[in-house]
Amino acid sequence: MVKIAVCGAAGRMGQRIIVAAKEAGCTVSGALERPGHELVGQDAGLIAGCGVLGVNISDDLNAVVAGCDVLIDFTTPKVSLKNLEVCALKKKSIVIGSTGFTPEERALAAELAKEIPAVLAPNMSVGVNVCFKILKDVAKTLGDDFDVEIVELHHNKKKDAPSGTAVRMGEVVAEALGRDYNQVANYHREGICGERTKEEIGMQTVRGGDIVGEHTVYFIGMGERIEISHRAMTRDMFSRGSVRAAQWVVGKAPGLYDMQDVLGLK
Ligand SMILES: NC(=O)C1=CN([C@@H]2O[C@H](COP(=O)(O)OP(=O)(O)OC[C@H]3O[C@@H](n4cnc5c(N)ncnc54)[C@H](O)[C@@H]3O)[C@@H](O)[C@H]2O)C=CC1
Ligand SMILES: O=C(O)C1=N[C@H](C(=O)O)C[C@H](O)C1
Repeated sequence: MVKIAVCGAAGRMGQRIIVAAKEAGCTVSGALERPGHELVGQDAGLIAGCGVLGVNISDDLNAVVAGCDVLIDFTTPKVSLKNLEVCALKKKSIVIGSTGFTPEERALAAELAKEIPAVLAPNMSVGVNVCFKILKDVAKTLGDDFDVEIVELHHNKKKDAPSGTAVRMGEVVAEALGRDYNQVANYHREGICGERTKEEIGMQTVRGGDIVGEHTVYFIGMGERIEISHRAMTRDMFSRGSVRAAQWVVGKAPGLYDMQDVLGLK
């Protein structure tokens, strides 16, 4: 039975991952929080609302990683990179769900993952990963005649923008159209900013209340429009997806994988 440790254990995702791991019959071997967090020392299962687990939330990264087969990490890019480094040293697998990585941080993650199998994915839900696949086909089929705009909505506690999922959607579409995402992404329009270019991919961010996560990619033509939308109603498909990724990644060859690999969608 795979031994899973969870980093960010007291967070919105961390708590749901502990529940999902228990429901999937995995052993939760460890739960990590940042040093100084008020819940360090508390039972991780009680905090997650799934009963006593017998695993206390710890702030000892080295000890928790040593005791697991795979670390599931939903924190921030900087914390995730540190965790990846420690997992690489100890030859443990890792699943990273954190978003907001810069291109340089992603390159560093790929470098560190030469030592161990690692899954890094901005969205662990089956639905969003199927959308990635569909988007590629739609963009290729429509070609350059349709303007592409992406809108994402999330809760008011989200720290990064645009969402990792929205960025990946933009990357998928840009690649399918033979464009460089970093050149064509337009995150900001204000004032007399001029007409829209044909190549640009507009990106709009909405934050409010308790929205779990919603993404729409618009392909806008003359007299017609295609909208591909995904709406998350709970965090449970993200947490179940991360546990599925953890079970999949243990024993794989070293390298950086994503959720499309886990789901066999490539
Ligand atoms: N890939 C996916 O499917 C999904 C990704 N996310 C991403 O996951 C990340 C976390 O999201 P939430 O759970 O909503 O945030 P959150 O803020 O509720 O949880 C993050 C937790 O990490 C903890 N943390 C911070 N530094 C730490 C350290 N050094 N060691 C251990 N723990 C530390 C925080 O104390 C906090 O409890 C975000 O980047 C978010 O965008 C969220 C949902 C789905
Ligand atoms: O922070 C969140 O909540 C979410 N973040 C991910 C992202 O940035 O794409 C995935 C999901 O939409 C929820």
